[in-house]
Amino acid sequence: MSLLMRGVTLTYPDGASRLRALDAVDFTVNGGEFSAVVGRSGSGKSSLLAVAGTLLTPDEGGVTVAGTPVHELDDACRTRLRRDRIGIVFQQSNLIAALTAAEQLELAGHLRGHPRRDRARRARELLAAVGLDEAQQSRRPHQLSGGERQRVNIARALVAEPALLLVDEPTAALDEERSAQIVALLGALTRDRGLATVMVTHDLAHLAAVDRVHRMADGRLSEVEQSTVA
Ligand SMILES: Nc1ncnc2c1ncn2[C@@H]1O[C@H](COP(=O)(O)OP(=O)(O)OP(=O)(O)O)[C@@H](O)[C@H]1O
Repeated sequence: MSLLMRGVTLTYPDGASRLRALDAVDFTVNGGEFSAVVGRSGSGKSSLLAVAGTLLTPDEGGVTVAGTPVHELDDACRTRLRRDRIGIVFQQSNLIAALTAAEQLELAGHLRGHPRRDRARRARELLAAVGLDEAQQSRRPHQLSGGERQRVNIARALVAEPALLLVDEPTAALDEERSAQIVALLGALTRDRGLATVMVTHDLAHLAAVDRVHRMADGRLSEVEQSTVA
């Protein structure tokens, strides 16, 4: 079980009271499984990703990532777990303007203490795995299309060989064809690398490509039949 959430409740301050963004959420994602989370704006999807990514600590409930109960870790160990076992693709691409695609990944490897030779080899291997050829690997973000930039983001999230991949709205800025390609890519990476992948999306067009669909409504998560949403 790469992600296990049990009875997770998260609240935010809301005037004199508190807003319940996650309400007793149970969620399991196994290695090799591609799970989508859909739901209206404000329903709690980003909060779910933030708790699964150990960026926020829930008020109640337990989160286990790659077999490690997160609540038992001190801050330093939680940071290490996030760095080494969790890949996060944020909605806002935060690629560095001055670096080529390969250098973005090499930097991510450097920050994790990977040896120099391994960094370059792994950058090439991952960028090829997301469908970028050598010429594209040498381009800077402004020389790449939106879809290509998203591929770099995904490849960079895999530098640490994570067990859990969290992806926030990966198709938000893409046209129909590129959206389908990115979702298909995430599915292939999930299967080939045994990742537990959670994709938050507003886009109901490509749900046939995922293994399971969950719907978030007012902080409550429930699994839904794919055919009823796709
Ligand atoms: N830092 C915060 N402080 C207070 N309330 C917050 C905070 N972050 C989110 N909320 C509230 O918590 C609820 C869930 O928000 P969340 O961002 O998780 O929803 P979402 O489904 O991801 O929405 P969207 O699709 O618009 O990103 C919303 O009512 C939101 O206004």
